[in-house]
Formats: sequence, C-alpha cells, structure tokens
Amino acid sequence: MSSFLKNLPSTSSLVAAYATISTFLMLLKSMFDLMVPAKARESIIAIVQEHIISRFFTSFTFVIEDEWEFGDNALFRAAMVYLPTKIGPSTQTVLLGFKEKHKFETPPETGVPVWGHVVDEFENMKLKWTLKSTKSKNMFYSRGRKFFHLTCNKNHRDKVMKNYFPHVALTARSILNNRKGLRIYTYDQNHCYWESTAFKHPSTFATLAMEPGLKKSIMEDLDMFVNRKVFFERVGRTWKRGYLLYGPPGTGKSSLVAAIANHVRYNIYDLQLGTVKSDFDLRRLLTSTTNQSILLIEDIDCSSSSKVAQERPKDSDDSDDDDDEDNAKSKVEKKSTPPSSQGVTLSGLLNFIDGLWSSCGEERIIIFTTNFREKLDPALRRPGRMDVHINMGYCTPAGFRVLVSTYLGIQEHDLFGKIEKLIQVVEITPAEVAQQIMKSDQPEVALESLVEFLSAKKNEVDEAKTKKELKDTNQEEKLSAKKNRVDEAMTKNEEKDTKQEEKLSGDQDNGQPSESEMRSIYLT
Ligand SMILES: Nc1ncnc2c1ncn2[C@@H]1O[C@H](COP(=O)(O)OP(=O)(O)OP(=O)(O)O)[C@@H](O)[C@H]1O
Repeated sequence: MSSFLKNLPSTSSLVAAYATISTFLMLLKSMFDLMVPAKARESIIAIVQEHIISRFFTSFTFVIEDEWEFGDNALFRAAMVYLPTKIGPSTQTVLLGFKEKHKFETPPETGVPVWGHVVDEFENMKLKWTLKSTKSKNMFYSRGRKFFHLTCNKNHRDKVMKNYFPHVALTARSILNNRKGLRIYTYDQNHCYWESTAFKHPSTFATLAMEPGLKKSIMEDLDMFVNRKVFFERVGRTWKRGYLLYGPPGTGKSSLVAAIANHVRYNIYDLQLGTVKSDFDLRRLLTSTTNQSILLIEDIDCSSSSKVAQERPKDSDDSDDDDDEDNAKSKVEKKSTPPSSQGVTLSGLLNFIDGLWSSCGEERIIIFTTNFREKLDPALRRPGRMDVHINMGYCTPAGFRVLVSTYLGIQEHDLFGKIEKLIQVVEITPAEVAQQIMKSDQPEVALESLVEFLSAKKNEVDEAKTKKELKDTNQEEKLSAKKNRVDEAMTKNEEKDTKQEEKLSGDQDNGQPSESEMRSIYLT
C-alpha cells in the first residue's frame, strides 16, 4: 500500500499535466473551428456524438411538459394519475394530501413531489420518472411550469413510444373512470388555471321534477351521444353536444346540469364569462379542459356576459345569418377597445362552439343556461348551434309528484287532487314547491302548507285578473261614454247646421245678405 502511495504522482505534477492537456484541447478546438467550415463542423460533431459519445451513455430521456400546443398536455396529466399507483418501497419521497371530506381513519392520498422519482417496470423495461419544475419568468403566469423526465435504456426508446405511453394513458383513463367522485372546475383568472373541487350534487334524473316524456328524451339523447364515437368519426363531426336550458329562476336548470353530470359521469367546467379577459384567454382556457367533460356557462344573458348574449345591435337583421357578420362586428369592437378590457366577444364564443377550437377535444358537452331565451343573440339561438333547447317550465302535476316522492317519500295523498288542480292554474316553480314541502317531515303538514301557498297565489292571480277586468270594463265604459258624447255633439251640430241652412234660405228669400256675405263684405 505504502509503495503504491509512493508511486503516485505529486499534486503539482497532476495540475501541470491537467493544464497541458486542457491547453492542447483548446488549441485543437480553435484549429478545428478555424480550419473546418461551419457546415462540415456540424456534420462531424453529429457523427462523433452518434458513433462515439453515445457508446458511453446507455440511457435516453423523454421530456413531458404540462403544456402541449397551447393547451394541457394529456400525457402529462395521464402520468400524474398513473404514477401514484406506482409508488413503492424504492420511492424515496412522496407527496401526501387529503381531499375534502376525507375520512380521517384512512391514510392520506399519495402523489409525486417535485424532484421526486418513481421507478416503474413494464415489459422487462426499467423506467425512471422524475417530476421537475421551473420558476415562472412571466409575471402573469405565476405557477411556473412542471414537466416529467422519463429515463429508460436507449434501446427501449421505440418500445416505450409504442407500448408504454399508451399503457400509461389507458391505465390513467380507467383509473379516472373508476373514481367515484366527479369534480367541478372553476377558472382562477389570477393564476390562469382551473381550480377543482369535489362535485357532490345529489340531483339525478330520478329526483328532477320534469315532464316524464321530456326527461326520457334527454336521457336517451345523452346515452346516444356518449355511445356514438364511431358515428361522429364516420360523419366527420366533432364529438360534442350543445344544450341550451332556459326558463324562469327556480325551474331546475342548475339541477338538470347536475343530473346530466351524474348521468354521464363527466366533470364540470363552470365558466364565468365575466372573468375571461379576451377571446385569446377563452381559447387558452377552453383548450385546457379535458375530454369527457361538461362546459357550463350559466346565465349567459346576465351581467358581463350580456355583451356576448346580445352582441348584435338591436336593429340588426334578426335572421340567422352567417358568422361573418359577428366577425366583422367583433373586429370593429376590437379596434375601439383596449385588448385587456375587451372581454369575450360573441364571435370568440361561436368560434369555440362550432369552429376550429371546438375540434381540439372530444366527448364534450356544452351547456348554456338563461332565464331569458329571447334576450340571446339570434346567432346563439339558431337551430344547429346548440343541438338541444330545453324549456324548463313551471311545475306540472307530474313534476309535483316527483318532488313529493323525493322530499316526503309518499306516492298518494288525499290532498294530491286539490294540489294538482291548483298547480294547473297557478304558475309555481319547482323550487317554490320544494320550499313548501320541506317545511315539515309530516306529509299532512307539508302538503297543507303547499295548499295554503298555492291558494294564496291563486287569490293573488284572481285578484289581479279581476282588477284587470275591472280596469278593462271601466275603460270600455269610459270609451263608450266618450263615444256617446261625441255622437251627441255631432247630432247637435247637425241640428244646428240644418237650422242655419233653413234660416239662410229664409233670409235669402227676404232679400237680406247672409252672414258670410256680410263678413266678406266687411273684410274687403
Ligand atoms: N325541476 C326541478 N326538480 C327538482 N328540484 C328542483 C327543480 N327545480 C328547482 N328545484 C329545487 O330548487 C332549487 C333551485 O333550483 P335550481 O337552482 O336548479 O334552479 P335554476 O332554474 O337553475 O335557478 P336560477 O335560474 O335562479 O339559477 C334546487 O336546489 C332544487 O332543490
């Protein structure tokens, strides 16, 4: 050992050797740069890299960023879902968390932390995933970017592309499909991303107060849509469906949206158009929504979204004309308004509904709700733009029966007949019915309360009707009295004229000038 140490070169001779070698290499590089033309240099470097340097490196790295072509990268998202299932004893760091209403007796859920590694094995390949992150350079995009490095043996590169990535995507999809809970997303405009929370709305088609025929046809429409992937591909249409729900407040538009989500098991993206700064932002955030989802735009006629709902001038042609008009108008608006305050334009929204951007995804449902369908721009209302228009009207006897069955658990009662008669003549929303029958657990008390409410409403309606009739009668009487007075006056005038005529003819007979003659004489 000591002889080995003795034979080792001294530190000073090592430093001297290092300096000589590096000077020599630098000299070599400068000569190479000077003597070899740039193009030839690139080719030589490529050959050296491929045939010499790569022999020493056996690994290959795939980079999977969280964004792809202005939208979310579905492969990144699939990896985020898939990798937690691969966390094992070899994993050194793990991300932990609780979802809302997590049962604390069960362990927290796990995820991959930034800079954490997860090793997976697939078809005899070893695959090492690392989640990385960069800090945001953009002051408006404060989240920074995340991306995965997937490292494998370079000989497995093709196999990973062909077999492993589809495996990750399909596994992630089946995990998501089997997840019990749905999620509702709202757009966080400050951080430019969709924030999600568990969606646990209990509304289903069974609990919806609606005409049974309408309910059945909506459910059939949804089922057909969900199972028609091949059809949409064959006919060359985007696999999406648009619903316009309209009706007075409290008729169940939001409840129907929840029932649709629960029926098809799609997450909801709840978009407040007022929070979107421009069409560009709209495009960006819509392309970052996932497939198998519902895009919900509630009260499209209201608040800041009214700009979208009624973008056309009032006197414009109401006919269902082309989008060119919308585009032209939006261009004019854009010129006169600073970009940041433009908000979403009708053409921006229409472009999404049936234009280029809508074809970025598939299996999408778009739902607009409004209390005032007539306020919407004709371009939004026109047939074909939103595939299905659903009128959520006032409560009907059938709807009432659904509500009592859900709220009170009864199918029959002596008061049903009376209530159903009242419901046919009084406009009452399902929300109002629900409010009354929720007042007590005892059906008798709850139904009595509803009868009272309905009777009071009917009295109000009857009173208003009587007042109107009275007003109408008074007006009629006034009109006929006025007419009589006019008739009387006319008769009197006629009588006067006749008398004057008689007098005139008498005077003329007497050789005296008439009154008009007198006047004309005076005037001249
Ligand atoms: N058709 C319905 N079937 C069952 N419940 C209903 C129905 N309509 C209203 N309700 C009840 O009334 C409440 C309010 O209804 P919902 O929010 O769905 O009405 P809406 O038409 O969306 O009202 P708004 O236009 O004010 O948003 C719901 O929580 C639900 O309990």
